[in-house]
Amino acid sequence: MKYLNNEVVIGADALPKLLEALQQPAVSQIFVVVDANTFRYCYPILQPQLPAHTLIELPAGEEYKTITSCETVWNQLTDNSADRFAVVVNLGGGVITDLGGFCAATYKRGIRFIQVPTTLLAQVDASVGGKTGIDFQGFKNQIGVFQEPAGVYIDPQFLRTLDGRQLKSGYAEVVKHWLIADAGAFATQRQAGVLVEDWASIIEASVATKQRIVEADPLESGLRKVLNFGHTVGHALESYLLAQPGREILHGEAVAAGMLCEAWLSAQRGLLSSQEQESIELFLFSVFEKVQFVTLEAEPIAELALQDKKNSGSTINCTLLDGIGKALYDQPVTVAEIAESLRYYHRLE
Ligand SMILES: NC(=O)c1ccc[n+]([C@@H]2O[C@H](COP(=O)([O-])OP(=O)(O)OC[C@H]3O[C@@H](n4cnc5c(N)ncnc54)[C@H](O)[C@@H]3O)[C@@H](O)[C@H]2O)c1
Ligand SMILES: O=C(O)C(=O)C[C@@H](O)[C@H](O)[C@H](O)COP(=O)(O)O
Ligand SMILES: [Zn+2]
Repeated sequence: MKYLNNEVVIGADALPKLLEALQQPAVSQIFVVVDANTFRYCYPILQPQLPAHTLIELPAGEEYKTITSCETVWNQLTDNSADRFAVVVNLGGGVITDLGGFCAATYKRGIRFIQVPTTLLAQVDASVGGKTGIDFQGFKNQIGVFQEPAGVYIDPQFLRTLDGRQLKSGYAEVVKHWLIADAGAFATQRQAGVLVEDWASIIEASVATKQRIVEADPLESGLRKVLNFGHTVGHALESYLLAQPGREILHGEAVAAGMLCEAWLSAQRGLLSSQEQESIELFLFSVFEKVQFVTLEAEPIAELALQDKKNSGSTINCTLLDGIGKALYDQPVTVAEIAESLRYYHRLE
């Protein structure tokens, strides 16, 4: 029996389809996970139509993507006697979809969860593909499991309350999808900067790219690593700055900087022409501010890449671009090369 629908719905149909899925008799209880902002801005859109449910509210932000927040969720599930037919609905950005998905995937060895992403980043990337998890010891997504959601319901109307900085952060993952798999879209869109009129078609194209890659390699044994372009350096930078009070950075901002570093590494190996590298730089700098660090920090930031999940032993396996629109995974890079790429980034005007 199909327990829930295992569907990805994008657009005006998303919320009606979500409600249809939740009305199935096989659903024993519904838990809705929100953060403080999605409680304020997104829950009022959903709440009037939702069947009876228990609300679980967490504080907002990456610093709460922790085991302590998981305990809050697991405590609520346990205290409300959630059984294996309960469903967790994650209403939020990537922090909530990653964390809520992980809590559901591990509670009683796994109950179903549904993603209702409310940031651009979560709509184009985090809600799709089944990577769930939390940060640990300052390392990004260090603890987690692969588990596909029972459904993903993407309604771009949630983006109306998202601020410009968060929109740009999500846009970095859109650009990543173009750089690894869609040279045509990059060529067409790079003149326009951040588009605000038609998010639905941008989301559809991004989700289609990600789904195609995930279907070919759901557990990241090979091809899926292309989705990690920009993240070897990006996650190192994000982990480094998150550990420093007052030097907050968003995931997409770190990925944008990481893509510039990894484009430089690609060019150093003759995989990317200098014209292609320059077009990536011009485009990303038309959207993103430069991430601030001093050159002395390049080495300690680079060392954090030794914890990257794509590594084998002490070899850092990076995803590089083989021209715009094509990526090569498992390209060994050293800490010294990553540090050099960060120093290059630091010198860019
Ligand atoms: N699982 C994956 O494949 C995957 C992919 C990409 C990123 N991620 C993870 O996603 C996380 C980043 O996600 P994010 O950028 O969505 O961050 P986030 O979840 O922290 O959301 C960003 C901010 O926007 C607020 N917010 C959310 N929806 C809103 C809305 N509609 N209106 C107003 N405010 C709203 C949130 O409360 C938060 O303050 C990172 O932890 C990253 O590692 C996971
Ligand atoms: O879905 C994937 O695979 C990705 O790599 C998408 C990334 O944008 C995302 O940030 C992901 O959470 C990174 O995963 P990690 O395995 O490097 O922690
Ligand atoms: Zn990412």
